[in-house]
Amino acid sequence: MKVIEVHNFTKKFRNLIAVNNISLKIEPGEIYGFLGLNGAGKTTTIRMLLGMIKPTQGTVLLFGKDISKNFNQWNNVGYLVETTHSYPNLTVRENLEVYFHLRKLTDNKLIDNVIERLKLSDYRNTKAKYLSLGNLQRLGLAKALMHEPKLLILDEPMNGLDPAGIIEIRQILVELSKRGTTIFISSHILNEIAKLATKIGIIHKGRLIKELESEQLEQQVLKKLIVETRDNMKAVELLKNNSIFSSINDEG
Ligand SMILES: Nc1ncnc2c1ncn2[C@@H]1O[C@H](COP(=O)(O)OP(=O)(O)OP(=O)(O)O)[C@@H](O)[C@H]1O
Repeated sequence: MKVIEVHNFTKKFRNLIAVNNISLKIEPGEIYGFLGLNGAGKTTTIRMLLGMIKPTQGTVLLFGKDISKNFNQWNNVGYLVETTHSYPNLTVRENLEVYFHLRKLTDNKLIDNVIERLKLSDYRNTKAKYLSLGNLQRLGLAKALMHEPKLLILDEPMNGLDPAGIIEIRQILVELSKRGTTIFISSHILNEIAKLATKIGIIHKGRLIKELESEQLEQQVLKKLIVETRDNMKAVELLKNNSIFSSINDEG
């Protein structure tokens, strides 16, 4: 059984086709990197996967079940979509308590565990409105992870994190994946995804233009270095003589 299965997924906003006939199959335990430029259609796809907006065409199956038909497995799903929403006047812990009750969770340890895991202990009693962007993002991730869901859907979760934070979150996600969690993660930064994903889907102007296993990625990426020199013509000549392909781009 696939964890996520989507056939001919399309979303139109008036004249704009934001998502164009995408099909996806995500296996259990996979970390699927959904890569695309700003405006490619990542968030729209994720919103449809979570039932937040209706596709113009296509159905979503999570754990083999159609989410539009009495779907009762949302407690197996954790998500973070775009900017984190939190109650600004509540502390980090209180925000997580609200979520704990909304999810009808019972094991009180889950809150403290996730606070520790996401290194939010120092901010436990800080109101959300005073958190830095990075820590706000951690709070969003804490909500997504707290109930240890089988499927995590994360829209650009590294946004706002510093390099050390990115590494920490990556480690947490890899660890979760090793324990069997399936992760669907979007990003517009190839490097971020390449270090994490087991499979990558590239979305461009609403279309899924390529899917790659992570091992294939290294061979597929065209490595380029853009340099500016005092004499570009001479540099091209010199590189050519040393069997390195080079050309002068549009900006000279
Ligand atoms: N509610 C909406 N109404 C009209 N157009 C929308 C709506 N939501 C998204 N779009 C458009 O759909 C396209 C895809 O947007 P989407 O937010 O899915 O892209 P994205 O890949 O997530 O980009 P980003 O990384 O910037 O968030 C964009 O052109 C966007 O302007």
